[in-house]
Amino acid sequence: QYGYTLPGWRKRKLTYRIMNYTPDMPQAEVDEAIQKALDVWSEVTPLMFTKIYKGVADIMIAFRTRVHGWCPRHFDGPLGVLGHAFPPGPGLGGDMHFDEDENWTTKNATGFNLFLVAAHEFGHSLGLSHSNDERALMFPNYVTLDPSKYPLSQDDISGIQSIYG
Ligand SMILES: O=C1CC=C(NS(=O)(=O)c2ccc(-c3ccccc3)cc2)CC1=O
Ligand SMILES: [Ca+2]
Ligand SMILES: [Zn+2]
Repeated sequence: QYGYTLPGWRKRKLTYRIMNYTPDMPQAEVDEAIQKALDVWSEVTPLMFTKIYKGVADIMIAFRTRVHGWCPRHFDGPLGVLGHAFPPGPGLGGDMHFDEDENWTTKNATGFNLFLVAAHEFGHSLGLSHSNDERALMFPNYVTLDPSKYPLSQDDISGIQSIYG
């Protein structure tokens, strides 16, 4: 159950662009983790995502550290905040940044699972706030869910469908 949901995107087709890659993982694994995180949400919404390789996408994805560009939110070095994403809107709206000072992985070794964090951040990029249901993907604290399990809880699904119907 959500305190409130921000207005969502007013269009069905969204574009995304990966601006740079973390050196922690092969690029193909980063692409796959981002794609899988998108699939989780597109499966339960009428939204469609198209990857573009130049120009300005609705959702610009980047790995950054500390103070970065004109982003008003700064990262805090290793641990702590792992990423942030902005709610739907122009410019920074929808954009997603990952803290490059973390160790990114999908092999669930040490480090943080990029797929899980991306899926959480995409929830924000689509307009979801945090959920207080500890099983929810939108729960505020990182939990190493088993990424092979379907990470969306009923709470997430009702939240996103309250925005995109
Ligand atoms: O807006 C914010 C501010 C702080 C955040 N903290 S985080 O980056 O450490 C984080 C917390 C939880 C998750 C998460 C929660 C449930 C399942 C998977 C990941 C991901 C990142 C995440 C976030 O989106
Ligand atoms: Ca950090
Ligand atoms: Zn940022």
